[in-house]
Amino acid sequence: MASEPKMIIIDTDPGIDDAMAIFLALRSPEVEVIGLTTIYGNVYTTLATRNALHLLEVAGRTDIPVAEGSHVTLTKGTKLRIADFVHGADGLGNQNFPPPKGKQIEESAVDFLIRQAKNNPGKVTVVALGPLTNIALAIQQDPDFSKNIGQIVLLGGAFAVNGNVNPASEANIFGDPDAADVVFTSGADIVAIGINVTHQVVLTASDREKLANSKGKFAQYLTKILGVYFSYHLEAYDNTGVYLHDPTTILAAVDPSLLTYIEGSVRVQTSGITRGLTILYNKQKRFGEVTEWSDKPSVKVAVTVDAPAVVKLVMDRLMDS
Ligand SMILES: O=c1[nH]cnc2c1ncn2[C@@H]1O[C@H](CO)[C@@H](O)[C@H]1O
Repeated sequence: MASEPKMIIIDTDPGIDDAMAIFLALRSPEVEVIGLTTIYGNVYTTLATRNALHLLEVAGRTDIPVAEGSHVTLTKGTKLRIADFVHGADGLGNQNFPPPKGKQIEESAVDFLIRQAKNNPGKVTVVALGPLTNIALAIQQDPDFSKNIGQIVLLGGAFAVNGNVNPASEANIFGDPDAADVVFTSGADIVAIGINVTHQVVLTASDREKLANSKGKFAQYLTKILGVYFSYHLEAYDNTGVYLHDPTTILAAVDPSLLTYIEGSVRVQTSGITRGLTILYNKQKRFGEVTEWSDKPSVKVAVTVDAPAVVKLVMDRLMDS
C-alpha cells in the first residue's frame, strides 16, 4: 500500500449510493477525502449540499469542507432531471433527518476544485458521482486544470449497453451531456466507470440483512435509507438486489486493479433522441477524413470488474465502522 494516502475530492449528488460511497471513502485508508463538492442529479444542488453536510455530521467528519456546485447545466439549462424516484424526495430514503448544523464554505465548488488542483499539482483525484457540470466549468475557467488535476474517476456512461434514463443514455451523462463532452475531450487523465460495469456489482437482500445485523455505525445508518433504493430496483428491473454504482467508482480510485480498462477517445451525443449517448472510439482504424473524432485524447473506460471483491470490500468496510 502506498505510504501516503491519495487526496480525493468527491463531487456528489447524495443520493443513497452516494452516501454509501462517501462512508466507504472515509473508511478507506488508501485515500484522504479533502472535500466534497455538490451537484444536482439525484437531488437539486441545494439539497445535495444539505445532504453532504448531514452525512459528514453522521460520520463525525465535519473537518471536511463542503463546497456548493452549479445549480444549472453548462449551457445554463434549468430543466433538470432529478432522480427522486430512485432515492426518495429527500435523496436519502425519506427519513426526515434533521437539518445539518454546519454550512458549506464560501468558496464555490468550481473555485475549490481549481485551487486544490493548483496547490497540489498532479496529486488530487476527483471522484465524480453526478453530472459533470462542476468539472467542465473548472476545465473551462482554468486552462491549467486538466494538467493540474491528478485524475478524474467518473461514474458515467453506458458503453455498448442500454442506458438507465432511456435506451441511449446513462443518468449522469444525460444530466449534462455538454459538460460530459468537455470533460472527455479535455486531455485530463480520465477513468470512466459506466453502468456496463456497475450493473455487475449488486448488493443483495441478504447482504443488506448482514449490514442490518452488524453494529457498524455506517451499516446501521445505511440499513435505514436503503429501503427506497431496493424498492426502486424491484419496480424498475425486477431485481431483488441494488446496483452499487457510486461505491464501485470510489473503489476504482482506491484500488484500480479491481477493474480492467480499455483506452480510446469518448464523445457524447448532445442532442436528439440519443442525447447523452457515450461512444468510445478504440482507435483501431485510422479514418481518412479529419472529423470531430480526430486527435481527441484517450481516456480509460472500465470494461470488467471483480464484482465479488468489490462487494466484499464495501461490506467489510461499512460493517467495521
Ligand atoms: O433509473 C435511473 N434513473 C436515474 N438515475 C438513476 C437510475 N438508476 C440509478 N440512478 C442513479 O444514477 C447514477 C447511475 O446512473 C447513480 O448515481 C444512481 O443512483
